[in-house]
Amino acid sequence: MAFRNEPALPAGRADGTAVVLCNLGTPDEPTAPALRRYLAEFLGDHRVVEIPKLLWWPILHGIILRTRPAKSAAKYATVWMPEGSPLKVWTDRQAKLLQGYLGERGHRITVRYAMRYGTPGIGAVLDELKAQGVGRVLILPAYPQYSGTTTASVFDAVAQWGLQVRALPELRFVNRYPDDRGYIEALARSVLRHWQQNEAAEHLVMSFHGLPERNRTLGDPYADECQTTARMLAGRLGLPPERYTVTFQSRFGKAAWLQPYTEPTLVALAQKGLRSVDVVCPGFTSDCIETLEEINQEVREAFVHAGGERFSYIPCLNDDTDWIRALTDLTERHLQGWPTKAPGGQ
Ligand SMILES: C=CC1=C(C)c2cc3[nH]c(cc4nc(cc5[nH]c(cc1n2)c(C)c5CCC(=O)O)C(CCC(=O)O)=C4C)c(C)c3C=C
Ligand SMILES: [Fe+2]
Ligand SMILES: [Fe+2]
Repeated sequence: MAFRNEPALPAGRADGTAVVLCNLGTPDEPTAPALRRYLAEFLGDHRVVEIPKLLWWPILHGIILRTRPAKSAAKYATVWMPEGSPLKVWTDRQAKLLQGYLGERGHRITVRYAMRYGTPGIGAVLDELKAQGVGRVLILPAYPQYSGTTTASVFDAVAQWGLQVRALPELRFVNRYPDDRGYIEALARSVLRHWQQNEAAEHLVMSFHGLPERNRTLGDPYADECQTTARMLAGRLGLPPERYTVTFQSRFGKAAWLQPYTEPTLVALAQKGLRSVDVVCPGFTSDCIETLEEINQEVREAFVHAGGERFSYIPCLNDDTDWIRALTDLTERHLQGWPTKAPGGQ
């Protein structure tokens, strides 16, 4: 691969620092063509689907990308916000707020958000930052729990970009923060607030995005990290084990994924006589199709159909003040040693 031509910056010019908040990605519009583009990139990533390309390509291009886009587009349309896809709208707001909070603490830092699949892509954002004279970049994945399918894929995209760049910036990567004190505290306060505004349900379900069981057996630490977050959140809320359940949602394909699965668990709880449930999705830091449509529409309906009476969905952290403060603290810890403050500043 050839290196691209880059304008040379005078010595000392590439002195800026940036944080890139990276999230999964989302379609640009709730339409079948936009979903086809997005799903082709997402499901074509070998980190996400590990089936050998020779076997997977005919299934992906011959079956999935012919049938799924229209169905998914209809689901996205039900949660689309006036400004766009919820995942992008919230991630954009988080990046802007994080820049503001860091500024209040005296840091001169540019914060951008980027999407692993779709727009704005990680490479495009890094190009833009480099052109602005940024010489140090902290990559901050929006996933508290590490998985090869998500976190590592963000790092792949950064490495892929770097393959074409002659003068690389200094780079740092945040790997995981499932047990971060500020993150757990922000989650706990969001649940407590919900319980103040609506009576607490009999049971709390903590639903995380799923992963093929095979990935776990091959060493992906994601499942353990979800259990860590759940245990800490339950501890902070003072919930005994019988008052909460950890589940995994969004299974894709026929293979076994992490269990117990969210929807069958909620159906079984309702059939056993549970009448009210609160559902929180601690692994998703922004509301998105998986929480707003799958949990708050599909799973809600299944629970009620099975005899449940009150299903209460607790929104993701989104632009919550405690959460942005936690992100600011986390960022500050990872920036240590970089000259982000004006000389003589705070
Ligand atoms: C095919 C395998 C998939 C793996 C493995 C996977 C892991 C994984 N995903 C997230 C977070 C999100 N996933 C989202 C959507 C989504 N995920 C898959 C498949 C896998 N995910 C699909 C096919 C989709 C799209 C749904 C559809 O339209 O059909 C989202 C939401 C994106 C949005 O636009 O709102 C998030 C967030 C994690 C954390 C994870 C592994 C730990
Ligand atoms: Fe996913
Ligand atoms: Fe889903």
